[in-house]
Amino acid sequence: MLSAHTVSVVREAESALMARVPDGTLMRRAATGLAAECARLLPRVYGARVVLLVGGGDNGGDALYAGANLAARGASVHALLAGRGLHQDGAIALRAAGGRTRWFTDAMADETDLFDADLIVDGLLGIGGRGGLREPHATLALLAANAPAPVVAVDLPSGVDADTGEVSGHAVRADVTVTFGTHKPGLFVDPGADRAGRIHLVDIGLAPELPGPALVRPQPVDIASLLPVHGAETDKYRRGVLEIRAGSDRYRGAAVLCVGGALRTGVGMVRYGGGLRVVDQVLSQWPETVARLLDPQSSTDLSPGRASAVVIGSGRGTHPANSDELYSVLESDLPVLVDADGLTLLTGDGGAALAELLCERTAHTLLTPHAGELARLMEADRGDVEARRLEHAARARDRFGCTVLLKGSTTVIAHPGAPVVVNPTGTPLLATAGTGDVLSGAVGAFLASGLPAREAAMCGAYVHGRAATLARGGAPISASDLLDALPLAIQEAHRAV
Ligand SMILES: NC(=O)C1=CN([C@@H]2O[C@H](COP(=O)(O)OP(=O)(O)OC[C@H]3O[C@@H](n4cnc5c(N)ncnc54)[C@H](OP(=O)(O)O)[C@@H]3O)[C@@H](O)[C@H]2O)[C@@H](O)CC1
Ligand SMILES: [K+]
Repeated sequence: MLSAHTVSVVREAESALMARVPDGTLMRRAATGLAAECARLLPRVYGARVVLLVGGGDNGGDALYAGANLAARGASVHALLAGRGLHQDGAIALRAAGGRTRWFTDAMADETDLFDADLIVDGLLGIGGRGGLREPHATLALLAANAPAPVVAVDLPSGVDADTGEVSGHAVRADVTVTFGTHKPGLFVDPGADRAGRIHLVDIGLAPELPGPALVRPQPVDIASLLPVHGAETDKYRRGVLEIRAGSDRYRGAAVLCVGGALRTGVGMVRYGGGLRVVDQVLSQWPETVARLLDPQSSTDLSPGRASAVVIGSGRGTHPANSDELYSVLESDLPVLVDADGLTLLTGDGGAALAELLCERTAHTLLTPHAGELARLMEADRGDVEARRLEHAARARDRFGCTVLLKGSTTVIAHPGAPVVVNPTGTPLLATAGTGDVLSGAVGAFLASGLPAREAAMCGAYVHGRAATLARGGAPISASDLLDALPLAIQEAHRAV
């Protein structure tokens, strides 16, 4: 797992380490790692034109020392200084190595060396940045974005909030981010993740001082170690029986996609309950389903029966009878995934009783909202949820005491008492109707196989994202395309061991 720590934790670890090493050691280590990565990006260092964007803090200091390193190796290094302060020792080191410095003002926007540069190093702000970029930093970020050279961000792209990934206004768009000591959460979460490019971690000796991470990002090998492995002795019950209560006579597609998502993820058996028309459709598409007629509007026994897990909600409806069905499911001691209409029911009449039941559950329980659903659930603003995904997913986890998978540009999984998980396989290809139904089926299959909610969510989100990319080699997909690609994504993940 890649791990990330918040700014306050990094600062504490940094102070503890600084007390044990000579002054300037950490910055030297950081700058050496940064210069090495810059050198890798240049065809050759000698004669290369490097422009440093330098803010007033230590982030600018890192850039200046790395620039000095490159200048000493024959690069032509030019620092544009911005902000109120300057890392004096860094500037002296750069000049001593033959580099140049000059203060940038907006009026100089047309006469910078940015457009002729072979490499741009963004040392405007690091973990000391607060709020949207002020001037002239914002203008420099814009100029760097329009220049043809690759951009290397120092520690994180300036303008990205290190703890949340939030971007207000302009932010640097980096090709590579060279980060120090540990990853910062904002590098893993959109919109910040989208600005970071490839991330390179430089070891500055901080690890022994760091507590457990605030956030983790699983790697292929982590997923491979979690995926259920079925030996020769397995049977359909050991693979898991998933009860699906998604879709309705009105929304049959949700049922077909959810059932397909579960079957193609390798569940032992899907049991489906619904009205006549939806049952017909599910059976014609997936004849291996064990289906029965079950009309939440009239039936009295809505309990899930003999299954290993239940998925409920998508396209199911929001009538009071659907609320009764959700109540029966939540009353069971089975692992349950609640999606879409199921989440809406938590906010409507009778929602309080459902929420109370949810909070009392001891079996694995997973909510899978998108930003709009989470906003409704938590009475928040949708834009705010999208801008600060970690915070809102964690709030919902604390409110309901269960696992919350927040879907979207960066899918995040918040689970009580554990670091938040960020899924690394997200892709804009998934932003089409019905992909959420496939996801709930896939995660449900992992729950039914016996994985705990957090791990089931992690595996489900991972293979779902990979399936989107594999389905058509990166070309646009529809939700149905995911179904054929899911087995390939799972096979690929197994091979990462
Ligand atoms: N921690 C570690 O282990 C190590 C840390 N290291 C490095 O130190 C970096 C942290 O340095 P830091 O603390 O000096 O803060 P930094 O990021 O340079 O920003 C402060 C400057 O930004 C300014 N500013 C703020 N917001 C702004 C805005 N919106 N728009 C415009 N300006 C804004 C602020 O100005 P002020 O608001 O104070 O006027 C001040 O001048 C860290 O990211 C890493 O690179 C490594 O060298 C070694 C190991
Ligand atoms: K930076």
